[in-house]
Amino acid sequence: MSDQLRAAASTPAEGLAAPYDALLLLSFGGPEGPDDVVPFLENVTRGRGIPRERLKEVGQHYFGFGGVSPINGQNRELLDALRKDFAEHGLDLPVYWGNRNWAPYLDDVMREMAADGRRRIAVLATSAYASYSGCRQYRENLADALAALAADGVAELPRVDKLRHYFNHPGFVQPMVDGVLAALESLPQEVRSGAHLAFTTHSIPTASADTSGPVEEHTADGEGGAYVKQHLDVARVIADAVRARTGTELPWELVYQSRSGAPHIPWLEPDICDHLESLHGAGAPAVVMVPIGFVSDHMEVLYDLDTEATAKAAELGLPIARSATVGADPRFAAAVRELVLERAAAERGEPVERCALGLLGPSHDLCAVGCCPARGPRPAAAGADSPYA
Ligand SMILES: CC1=C(CCC(=O)O)c2cc3nc(cc4[nH]c(cc5[nH]c(cc1n2)c(C)c5CCC(=O)O)c(CCC(=O)O)c4C)C(CCC(=O)O)=C3C
Ligand SMILES: [Fe+2]
Repeated sequence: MSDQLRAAASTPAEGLAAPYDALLLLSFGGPEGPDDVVPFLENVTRGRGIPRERLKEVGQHYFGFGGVSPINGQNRELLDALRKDFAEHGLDLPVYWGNRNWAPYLDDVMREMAADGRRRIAVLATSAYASYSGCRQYRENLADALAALAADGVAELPRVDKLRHYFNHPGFVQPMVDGVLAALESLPQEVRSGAHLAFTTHSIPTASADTSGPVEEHTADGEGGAYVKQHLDVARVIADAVRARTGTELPWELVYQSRSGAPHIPWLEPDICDHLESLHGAGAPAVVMVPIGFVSDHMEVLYDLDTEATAKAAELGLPIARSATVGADPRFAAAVRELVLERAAAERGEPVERCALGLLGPSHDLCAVGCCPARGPRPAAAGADSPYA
């Protein structure tokens, strides 16, 4: 953190976050009981062409956990951590929470924020990387919520600004480094120094990976665009930090999980389970799965890694551990405060220093036209192509 930010952050001063008068935590949402599962999945997959068989299967993942996704509880913990961090640093900024796919719904929380007189809202999405699902789709959700407010007759709509991608922010990366060290410790001593690190993230269609991020970062032929580049950068930073702490250089790869599309459509590969098989075949003594693509230990982590991939490793007789996601780590809460203060200063026209690890540097504040395009044109807020101010 820069001295300038450190000073600002430790001085209880009014208007520190100006022009912002609220922070919105924007997330995916998840079911909170068996009756929620099917309607939740209908919300997620509306108009997305996910095969019925896949939906039935994913429903079973949720039913296996009593129909409850941990994601909402994890967001409540993050809200508590943010409020605590803000209070401790004299940052008087109310924090709201809304989801794309389950209550509390984004539309409802936007109504509440408008009724509370919030005019300028900073938005933190629980997705750290560039992609359609992780960025533009949230911007479309914001545009829909603003349209709903307009339809309600709200004359002056609040302005929403999405905070930059934080995949390379030290407050996101450092807790993951600690998580990998802890996971390594949990492996039998004799296999530790030869363990492979399998960094995992959500598979997405290669077509959408190739067009992730700003237009100038788009790629062809399945190279994966900004989405893959950003994950590779974080993986390298974590692997380097682990080497610095353990004195051992562990082999690592970026692999994918949670693929859901029809089989004839190419998605990013290899899948973690196939990867475990090939590592085992090549004689790897152990594996640590590092879910860098996710912000909390939600269903993708609990089912796809802790249940499915862990069972695959057991079948192979391959020692395996899974490292923790950041969740409500106080360092992540502090990072969110820094991101708000940084963007607030930038919006006020003041010079700012932006924290970032790795080679890519801090991500953009405002998504440019053509960033992470959707399949069809839909209005998206908080970007250069926003129809809203
Ligand atoms: C990149 C990405 C992230 C990471 C960034 C971020 O966090 O945003 C993410 C997170 C999540 N994905 C989640 C759940 C689901 N995702 C699905 C489907 C899809 N995800 C996709 C991508 C991503 N998804 C895509 C391209 C699809 C295909 C359909 C479409 O194009 O939209 C489906 C449908 C069934 C299926 O799995 O096929 C479900 C149920 C949950 C909640 C977990 C819980 O409940 O604890 C979370 C956090
Ligand atoms: Fe997903």
